[in-house]
Amino acid sequence: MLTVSHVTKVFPGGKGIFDISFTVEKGEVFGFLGPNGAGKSTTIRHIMGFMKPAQGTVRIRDFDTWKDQGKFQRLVGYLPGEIAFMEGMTGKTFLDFMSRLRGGVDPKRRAELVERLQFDDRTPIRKMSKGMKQKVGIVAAFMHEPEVIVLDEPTSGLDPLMQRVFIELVLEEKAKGTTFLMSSHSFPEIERTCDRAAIIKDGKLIAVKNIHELQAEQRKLFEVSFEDAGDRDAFLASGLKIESCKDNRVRVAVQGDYNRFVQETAKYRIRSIDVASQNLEDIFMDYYDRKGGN
Ligand SMILES: Nc1ncnc2c1ncn2[C@@H]1O[C@H](COP(=O)(O)OP(=O)(O)OP(=O)(O)O)[C@@H](O)[C@H]1O
Repeated sequence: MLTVSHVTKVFPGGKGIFDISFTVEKGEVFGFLGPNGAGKSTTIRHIMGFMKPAQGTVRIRDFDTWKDQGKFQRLVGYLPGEIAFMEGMTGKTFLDFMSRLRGGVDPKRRAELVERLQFDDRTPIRKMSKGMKQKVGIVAAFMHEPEVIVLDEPTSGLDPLMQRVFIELVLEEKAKGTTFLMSSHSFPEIERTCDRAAIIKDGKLIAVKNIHELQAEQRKLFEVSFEDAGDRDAFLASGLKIESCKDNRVRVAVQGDYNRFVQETAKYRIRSIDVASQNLEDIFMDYYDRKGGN
């Protein structure tokens, strides 16, 4: 459905994206993960046909997105990283404008999206918070029921409740066969929606991973607080991978084999357990290490 082949763009100064290739199948949700400045937005702008690649091509269905600009707009929904709204528009006038550009939108569908994202579309855009503008942009990307939806940092500025609504929307569209590409800094967001994710850093694609494999590789750090020191000592001697111990609190790292951790922990009187997942940065670093550093 979406094929990115060897796309390269070098900006003056040497930054850019280098030989980026991946494909997204119909009905797949594909995540694009990377730290600030990694090249996510640049890749997405190429996908949308807004930038001419120095080398390589992007295809959405049979369209070359650079050469066939303007021919696939109805097929695609797009949420840019920073939305440029025109002066003096309200949410409603912007959505009217976008509806015309998309060649017509089912008004019921649009109203339902506005209702679910809970914003007043009569508000002038210049008075909207970042989160509200983001909601308008999400409605614009989804309302014409496109086959492919490309989202650049879709949940930035959204509160946790709205992040959940957004994830539900993605999963519903996915069930209908819509194809997604979305960039994010947030591993949990990608984890809940995506089938596969690409990791990009310094303009290069480091890995394309099945999300379940990535989850299995993720190391979790549990902090277990014991009621008494005897239990703590027995736990310390259990052979689990102990990271640290302070008073009756023990930090233990678990990767993959949760059963053993649960069985061992169940033997003692536990006051509390907290979990800290390995963060995205650590997951990147793991890839760097395996790729021989960078
Ligand atoms: N038009 C441009 N001219 C020169 N350099 C640019 C241009 N656009 C992007 N860059 C540089 O290319 C690199 C990639 O930028 P890009 O915006 O694609 O990153 P990103 O992964 O989307 O980051 P963020 O998460 O911060 O949005 C950055 O170092 C950026 O400064």
